Amino acid sequence: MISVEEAQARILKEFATTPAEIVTLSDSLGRVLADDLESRRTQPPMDVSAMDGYAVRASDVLHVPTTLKVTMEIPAGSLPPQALAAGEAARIFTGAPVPPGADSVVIQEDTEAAEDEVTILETAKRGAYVRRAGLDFREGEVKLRAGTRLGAREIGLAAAMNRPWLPLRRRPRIALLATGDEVVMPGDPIRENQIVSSNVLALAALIEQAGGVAVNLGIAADREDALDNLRDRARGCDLLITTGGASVGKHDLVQSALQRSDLSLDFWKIAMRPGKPLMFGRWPELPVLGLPGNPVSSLVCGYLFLLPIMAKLLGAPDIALSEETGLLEHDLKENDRRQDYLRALFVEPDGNGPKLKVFERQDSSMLATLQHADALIIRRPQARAAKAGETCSFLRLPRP
Ligand SMILES: Nc1nc2c(c(=O)[nH]1)N[C@H]1C(S)=C(S)[C@@H](COP(=O)(O)OP(=O)(O)OC[C@H]3O[C@@H](n4cnc5c(N)ncnc54)[C@H](O)[C@@H]3O)O[C@H]1N2
Ligand code: MOO
Repeated sequence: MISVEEAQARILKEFATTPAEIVTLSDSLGRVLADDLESRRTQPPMDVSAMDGYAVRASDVLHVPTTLKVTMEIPAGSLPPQALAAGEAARIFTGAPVPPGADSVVIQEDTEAAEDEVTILETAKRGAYVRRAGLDFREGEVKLRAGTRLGAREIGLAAAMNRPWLPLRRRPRIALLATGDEVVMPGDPIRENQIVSSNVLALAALIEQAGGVAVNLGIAADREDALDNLRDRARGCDLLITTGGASVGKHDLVQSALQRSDLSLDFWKIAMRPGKPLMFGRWPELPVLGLPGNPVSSLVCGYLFLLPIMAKLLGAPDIALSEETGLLEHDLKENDRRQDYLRALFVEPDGNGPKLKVFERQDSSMLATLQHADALIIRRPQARAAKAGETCSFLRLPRP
């Protein structure tokens, strides 16, 4: 059995970033920039007021109270009609351009207005309440880098940079096929001896959250003809994922059917728990990742293998989970030759990182504990027994 790291490396070398496409900003949420994004605008484009008040020369208000002549009014969206001379003030509003000659703004609470005049009650430091041109960013500056995922902040920034269309990575299309006579979709008629398919819906959510498109190919029965038309239905996809039928049972026919129809197998079975019967190959060009049927195995393999594939397809490394260090709350026994991913809870924060408590039952059918878990503790193959208080590596499980 190959190691988790070798399996990851062998899988990833089969993928390259998807091509770029031009997309309107309002459809960009959750997607990934294909190129660095330069601003088309200087922000603010000129010196503007940060407050409602009066634009003045600081040198005119060194001694207060002092009365200045109000020679103009400048609302946001207008341009100053003239320059400000000594002894003058301009009525100004938040976001409006500061007239040439003025260097500071006094907020209106610190003034007393009269007709054509204003009495300034507080001194102003030079530059007070003036946002200088380019305070936020300048035209031509790269403020968002290729590989950035776009959320609310990024979309707001791109809009402020006056970029209504963005070069984005094409969303990876991932085909999903559940297998097994015993599985039915949630809500479908179900017999007592059947189970509800959770794997495909969970994996589809993982794919969509990472910025891909999940293409649901339904459930294949454990029959030799189950793969008829499958290749057509997966056309245009970057990857086909199957769940179930990965083990050695005589009803696990889908993998063997794939193997008989041009699948070139790269590997099958890895030194990992849960997830041992992971399979990877090409069919004949389409990469196929065969995940175990057990719901926890399937989703843990999604975190460990599918997310790095999505990261590579999208050129966005932060889509993959990265290892962190925490402390064990209790002893752990030595490990065998499979790399373990143990569902665990954060019990209390600690100066050196979180403290983790492992769930007693780690059965790979127990999806409720996976949902409840904060993290997966990684136990290396043949790891010696560990004591409470020792450090451990873990993957933080993403919350929506
Ligand atoms: N003799 C051996 N038996 C098993 C081995 C082994 O090495 N030797 N490996 C075990 C391990 S580890 C795993 S993991 C499972 C994987 O089995 P399969 O990938 O063949 O999956 P199935 O047999 O089809 O199903 C296993 C389990 O998962 C449930 N399942 C299947 N599909 C779904 C779905 N879409 N949603 C939710 N749950 C699903 C299925 O009902 C079974 O309970 O094999 C062990 N056996
Ligand atoms: O390795 Mo299996 O994935 O334990 O349940």
